[in-house]
Amino acid sequence: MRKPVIAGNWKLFKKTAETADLVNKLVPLVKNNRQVDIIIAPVFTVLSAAKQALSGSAIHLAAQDCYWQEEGAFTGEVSPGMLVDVGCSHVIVGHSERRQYFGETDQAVNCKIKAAVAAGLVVLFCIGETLAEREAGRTFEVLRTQLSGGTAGLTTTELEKIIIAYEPVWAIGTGKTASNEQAQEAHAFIRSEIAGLFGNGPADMVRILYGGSVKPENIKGLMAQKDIDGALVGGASLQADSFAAIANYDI
Ligand SMILES: O=C(CO)COP(=O)(O)O
Repeated sequence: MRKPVIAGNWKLFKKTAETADLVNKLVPLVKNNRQVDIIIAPVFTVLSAAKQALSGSAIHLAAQDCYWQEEGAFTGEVSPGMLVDVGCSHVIVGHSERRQYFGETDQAVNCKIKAAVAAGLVVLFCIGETLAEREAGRTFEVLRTQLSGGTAGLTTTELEKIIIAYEPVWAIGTGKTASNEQAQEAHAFIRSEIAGLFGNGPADMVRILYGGSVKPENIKGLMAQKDIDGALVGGASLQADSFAAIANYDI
């Protein structure tokens, strides 16, 4: 069985005091939730504060990005080993905002995934089509390219350290969720592509999260879909009540 994952991507929000406040509110709200892997991904500068506030909680800590070199003359970058050092167990790689605004390519995503896994991190590997790509009937082609590019050269053992997040760009921050059927269709396609690349066993095991305007009101319908194993939540993860309600969808 695939254990569900509910992850909160805080994006460019929350300074130190706000981080401690949000974590302190969230921890008691999800303390009885053992059936879901819960992850939060704050900005780099507050990871340490978040780790401290999470002490004793089962919530996992993720960063929102990493570089692929471990150290060197790479001004402004943060390495996977540094994320482990600060207490992260997970890292988001390939988010559409990084692809869109920072020119991140499938090749860069691939390098980051390999480096992160080598450092012992679990990767939340994001893929998804834009509205123009969906309207042009190119959704599956885009997902196929992102999947094969991002996972190129990975072994099946390395794939076990990857969680895929399907985030249709047109559903991110727009209030427009993909319908349960649209999401399930994409997730089933992603699973079949993974089967083609790595075999049926790894495809059955890999967890695929949906992201894009996930709210307490729509989480149940999404989680009822056969190939949806969790959610990557943006806006609704910035408040303890709404994120806890999503994480506790089955309690
Ligand atoms: O990009 C997302 C999570 O990574 C989704 O963001 P929203 O939940 O705000 O649409």
